[in-house]
Amino acid sequence: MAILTVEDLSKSYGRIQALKKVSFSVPEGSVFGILGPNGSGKTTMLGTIMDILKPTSGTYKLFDEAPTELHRRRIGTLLETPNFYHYLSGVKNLEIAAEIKQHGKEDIPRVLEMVDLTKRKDSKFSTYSLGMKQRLAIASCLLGNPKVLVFDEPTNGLDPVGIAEIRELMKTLYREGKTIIMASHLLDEVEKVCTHVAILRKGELITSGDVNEILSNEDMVEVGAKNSERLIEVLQKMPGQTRVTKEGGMVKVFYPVGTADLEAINNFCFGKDIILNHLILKKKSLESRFFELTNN
Ligand SMILES: Nc1ncnc2c1ncn2[C@@H]1O[C@H](COP(=O)(O)OP(=O)(O)OP(=O)(O)O)[C@@H](O)[C@H]1O
Repeated sequence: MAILTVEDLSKSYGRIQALKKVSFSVPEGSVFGILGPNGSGKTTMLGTIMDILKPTSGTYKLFDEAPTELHRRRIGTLLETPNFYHYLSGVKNLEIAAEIKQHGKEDIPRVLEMVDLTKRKDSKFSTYSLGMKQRLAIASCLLGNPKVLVFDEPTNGLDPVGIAEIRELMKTLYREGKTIIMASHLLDEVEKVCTHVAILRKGELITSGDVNEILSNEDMVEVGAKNSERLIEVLQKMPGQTRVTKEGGMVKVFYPVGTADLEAINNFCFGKDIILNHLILKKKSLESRFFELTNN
């Protein structure tokens, strides 16, 4: 099941086009990073799927269905810093949050434990470090134990220790089987935590998919022919390739970065009586685009 499927989503603020026909899909159980520099449209994307903003055109689905409030109630969101009461304790703030979200208070000890704030639960919010404040905000998202979590820049403004704490928390949530959709402008964060990524730049989707494929330093070529079993057999004999895989009906062949040669692949297959009907180099351009992106 896809948790979120975005199809040709566009959003304009007057003359500013914040999203331009963006499409991608978030698999269940993934940590999905929406990566891009400031102003690339990440917050707009999250705001749209949580129904805070209306798309100009395009559609999206939640849990493979047309989105409703019931679907959104199954998602814990942290889109902006929540308004906690500074003079109240962490636990009291969570009690208020639980009441607003119409969840019972019985879940509070569990979420406090998850974010490692049990010991400090009775301290005033005003005495919390920035990292603790952020963890309390995440605890509030975890109330009711939603299967899906949506975070906008969860480590923004935190010091390295705070960042590492949030990172560990994400990994724990992932191991528990949650799907996490997270906006970030930090490549490092996405590489360390995310299983999947969609890269945005100036509202356009540059690429999306498995993080290892996108960020690895291999060239990956998608190849297709009528008889894919025979195609795999032949490609495995081709000198220079490092591995051949088949995922989602698509045959992929990998080469050390910068060495994939489409013409050579075509010739090699043709020499073995295979006519290719699909031949696309994916990795090289992704790498250079990614370089451009992170340099901006
Ligand atoms: N309410 C608004 N009115 C007009 N323009 C807006 C509004 N919100 C966002 N924008 C513009 O839309 C574009 C995308 O902004 P958005 O906040 O979605 O990007 P972002 O990737 O989340 O950036 P940041 O990391 O800085 O929050 C930017 O050019 C921004 O200036």
